[in-house]
Amino acid sequence: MKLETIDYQAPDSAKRFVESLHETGFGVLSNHPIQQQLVEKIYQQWYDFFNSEQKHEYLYKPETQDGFFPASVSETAKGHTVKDIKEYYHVYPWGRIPEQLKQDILAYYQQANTLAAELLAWIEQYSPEDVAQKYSIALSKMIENSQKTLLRILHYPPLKGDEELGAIRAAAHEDINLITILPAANEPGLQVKTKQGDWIDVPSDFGNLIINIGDMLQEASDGYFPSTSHRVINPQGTDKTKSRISLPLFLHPNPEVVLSERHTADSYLMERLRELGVID
Ligand SMILES: O=C(O)CCC(=O)C(=O)O
Ligand SMILES: [Fe+2]
Repeated sequence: MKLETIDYQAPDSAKRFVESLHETGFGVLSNHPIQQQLVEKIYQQWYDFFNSEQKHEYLYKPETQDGFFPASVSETAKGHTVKDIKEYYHVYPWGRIPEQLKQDILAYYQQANTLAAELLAWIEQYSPEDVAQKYSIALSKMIENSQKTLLRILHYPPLKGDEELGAIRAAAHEDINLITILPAANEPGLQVKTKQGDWIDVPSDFGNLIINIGDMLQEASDGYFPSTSHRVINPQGTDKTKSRISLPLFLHPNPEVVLSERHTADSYLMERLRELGVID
């Protein structure tokens, strides 16, 4: 299996992109409309924030899940026992955001959401008819004005050598949501699991945009689009001293959206969060 980078502006980009999502659960776009300058600015601003004491004033609220999640409470992926080596911040437009970071991060949230709606329309257009029939409403409609769509700013700190045995930056997992949009991080490490079971690097040239299928679209498409396992491995050599910042946007449907005969978006999310131990 190979992940090809697709030129967003090529005449056949939509078709090739959707083929890639069907084959691998991932699609990589170059030449896309997200402003790289904005992404770089956000990486720098949030790197400073994570290295400041201010982050502790924004400790996440368990009821609403917005704010700062320190490494000590960071996620343990489903089926794993060791915590990931990361800290992160959950941005929702209705949630708490440090004043000096608000403007740029909300501009990014907006831009990435607009692109997501277009990419969901591509996915719908190139879904086989029997698959498209299963969508209860247009895919792009599912996320319209959703309050659940989550922008996570991740900081993987430099490795100090005292990390728990077996811990990696992000253990193998699948995303819960419909699709995820992720600008290539400032450092490598993201890998995806192939159908054959081996791990390959996601082409993470700076400026690429990575899109992956989450469990909710796998559910809504009855498996046509696979929610593929991915992970972030630890850096080697001198890269160990470098932080890695990344910025996944998890597109979540409105809660009442019907995904399948079994699930609405809300019932699905609750089931998954219970499994993860995030809620009781
Ligand atoms: O940091 C990355 O590149 C990926 C992060 C990720 O997969 C996640 O937070 O779900
Ligand atoms: Fe993920």
